Amino acid sequence: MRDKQILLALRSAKQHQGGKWEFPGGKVEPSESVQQALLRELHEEIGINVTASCALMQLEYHYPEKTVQLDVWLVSEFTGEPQGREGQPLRWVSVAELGDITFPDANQPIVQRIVQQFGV
Ligand SMILES: Nc1nc2c([nH]c(=O)n2[C@@H]2O[C@H](COP(=O)(O)OP(=O)(O)OP(=O)(O)O)[C@@H](O)[C@H]2O)c(=O)[nH]1
Ligand SMILES: [Mg+2]
Repeated sequence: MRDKQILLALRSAKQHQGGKWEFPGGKVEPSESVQQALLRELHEEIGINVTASCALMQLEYHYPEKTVQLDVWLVSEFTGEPQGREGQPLRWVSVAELGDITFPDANQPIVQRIVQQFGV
C-alpha cells in the first residue's frame, strides 16, 4: 500500500487463476519463513525491497483443482519503484475501486478485510 492505494498485478493467462488481478506474492519455499518468502517474492516479481509489513490475515480456500493457504501481509513501506519484472501489468487502485476488480475467488475475504480496515 502507498498513499492509500493498493498495488495489483495481472496473473498471466497460463497461470492458475490466470487473467485475474492478484495481490503480488508467491509460494513459500520449504527452506524459508513466510516473511522471507514475502521479501523474496516481491523483489523477484516487482523489484521492491520491503522495509515495513504486518500480517493482515490467513485463509484457506478450496479451488476444485487445488487448495491454497494464503498468508496475507500488508506492506506499508518499501524502497524502489514497482515494475512488472515478469512482464505482468501492474496497477494502483483505491480501496473504493477494489469491488470492481476481478480477483481469484479465494480473495473475497481479503478484499472485505481491506475495505473494513481502510475503507471510508
Ligand atoms: N500471488 C497471489 N496468489 C494468489 C492470490 N489469490 C489466490 O488464490 N492465489 C493463488 O495462490 C497461488 C500462489 O502462487 P503463485 O502463482 O503466485 O506462485 P509463484 O509466484 O511462486 O509462481 P509460480 O506460478 O511460478 O509457482 C496460486 O495458486 C494462485 O492462484 C493472490 O491474490 N495473489
Ligand atoms: Mg506469484
